[in-house]
Amino acid sequence: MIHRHALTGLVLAGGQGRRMGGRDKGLEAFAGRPLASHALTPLRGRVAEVLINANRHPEAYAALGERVIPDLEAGYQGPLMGIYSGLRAAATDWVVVVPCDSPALPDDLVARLVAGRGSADIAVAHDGERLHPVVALIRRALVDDLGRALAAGERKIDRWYARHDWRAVDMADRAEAFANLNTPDDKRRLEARRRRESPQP
Ligand SMILES: Nc1nc2c(ncn2[C@@H]2O[C@H](COP(=O)(O)OP(=O)(O)OP(=O)(O)O)[C@@H](O)[C@H]2O)c(=O)[nH]1
Repeated sequence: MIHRHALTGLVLAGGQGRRMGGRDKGLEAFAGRPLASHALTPLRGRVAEVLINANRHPEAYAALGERVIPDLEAGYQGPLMGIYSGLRAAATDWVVVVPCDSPALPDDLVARLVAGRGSADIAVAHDGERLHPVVALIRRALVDDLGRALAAGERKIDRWYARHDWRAVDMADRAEAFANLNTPDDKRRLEARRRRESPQP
């Protein structure tokens, strides 16, 4: 078991949002509030602290009520740099990473990653068809190794995971929860699905 006090939540919102017209994706309105705020739902109350990793509009992200941290190296080097920055900033032994653009992640995500980890250092969500490398539980002690990998030019998350004791956690029963939103079309489709699933009175 990993106790809640040993966990930090990390929302990755540091991307360029090119497929969203270059807009800051985490701040796009989704179902009436910023997309990144939906990613906080499975984390709040289940971790000791939540960090939001963002490279633009830090004050807008801070308004969501959590600590905001930028990438330690600028230049949009990809999510692995966001994970590294989060591991560096975290005060706990474990970090749960989620992306800002998956607004329907399972409520029990943290518990499932913790339970599914076994004795591995990294646990990664799998939806039955594919791995979701940015939905993961990572041991903070790997931070120095990740720093060296980044310095050596590594930018692929799954390749870095593969060099460690990692495990996929089967969440095929909740595959639809991993739908993410890259384009304005995705946003319309997912908002429509949400309205169908929980119609407002
Ligand atoms: N910290 C950080 N996070 C990133 C970076 N690039 C992508 N991410 C995050 O990684 C997750 C997946 O991102 P993508 O959708 O592949 O990339 P994106 O930059 O957001 O969007 P595109 O430019 O359309 O690919 C999201 O949570 C992004 O916020 C980056 O350079 N730094």
